[in-house]
Amino acid sequence: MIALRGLTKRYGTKVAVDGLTCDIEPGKVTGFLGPNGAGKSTTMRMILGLDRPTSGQALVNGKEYAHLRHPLCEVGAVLDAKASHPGHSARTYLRAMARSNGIPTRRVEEVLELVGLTEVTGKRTKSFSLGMGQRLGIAGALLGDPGVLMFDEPVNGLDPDGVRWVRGLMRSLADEGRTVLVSSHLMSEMQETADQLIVIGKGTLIANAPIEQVIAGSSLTAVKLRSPQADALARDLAARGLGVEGDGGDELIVTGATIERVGELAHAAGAVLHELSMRAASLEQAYMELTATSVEYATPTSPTPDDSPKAQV
Ligand SMILES: Nc1ncnc2c1ncn2[C@@H]1O[C@H](COP(=O)(O)OP(=O)(O)OP(=O)(O)O)[C@@H](O)[C@H]1O
Repeated sequence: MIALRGLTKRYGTKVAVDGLTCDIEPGKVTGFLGPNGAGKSTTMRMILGLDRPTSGQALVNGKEYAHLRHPLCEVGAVLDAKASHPGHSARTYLRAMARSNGIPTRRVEEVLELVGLTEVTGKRTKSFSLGMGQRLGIAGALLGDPGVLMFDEPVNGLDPDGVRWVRGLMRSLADEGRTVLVSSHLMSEMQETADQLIVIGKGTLIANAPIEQVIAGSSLTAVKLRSPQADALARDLAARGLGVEGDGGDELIVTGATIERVGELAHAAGAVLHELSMRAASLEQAYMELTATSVEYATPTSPTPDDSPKAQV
């Protein structure tokens, strides 16, 4: 479990992280999203004690990183895939890491097998491909068998096989009850992998919700229904603040509520339904709306706040 409490980081006049408060819970893959410069890496660095908060706290299992007795056994992270010492082999690199953290060296062989590097354990890491480097970084993160794991852009530069492997690994780590925090700019990948999303922009929290809820909050996500009482139902749903568009016949397109909620409201209104179906936005569309006002360097094609109303999450 990771708990951020009013976490703030200033660099001079620049506020990189601005009062972040949220919990990152075990048993889930939590996607950590935000435009370039939003403060994701700074947040992860503070969780790992690599940067000091200006104010607030980043807690791992209730403690600041500096107060963890055996940090590697509580939290593992891959922030930079190329961080391993180029002069070492995979085995000597991990053995040194294990020794300095009081972890039995037999665990090195276990994690090398887990990440599929057994064949190349003796090779110098400077000859490693990007994918092998990512796997070695992940092996290091898993060395202490920690309950909390953080990955910054873990599939960056990986081939499709590597991407699938990382995706499966994240899922199994979460299914084992671990806390898994993953930052990525790849929305299609996040849509495949994440259960929960934390979206930040300019250092502040924009959304913290299950992925389905983030998508349901997009103005492009709609519920289609057909009902013989479409007119009366349209008035009822509109009176509850939902967006409703009719075709003049029996069809309505409803925005601003989940399909379950629309079904419940139709039932409460006593309307007969002949169809109730979902038109889901993509995560990318939902994300673009959420962060439209938080992008530091917007391209001309980015949606503006005027043409894309902020999604309700
Ligand atoms: N050491 C530093 N000194 C000054 N400013 C910094 C420093 N580290 C980060 N920043 C600034 O803080 C802000 C947040 O940066 P950070 O790297 O955390 O964002 P990010 O969300 O990880 O971005 P990206 O997606 O591009 O990796 C940026 O404006 C960045 O320029």
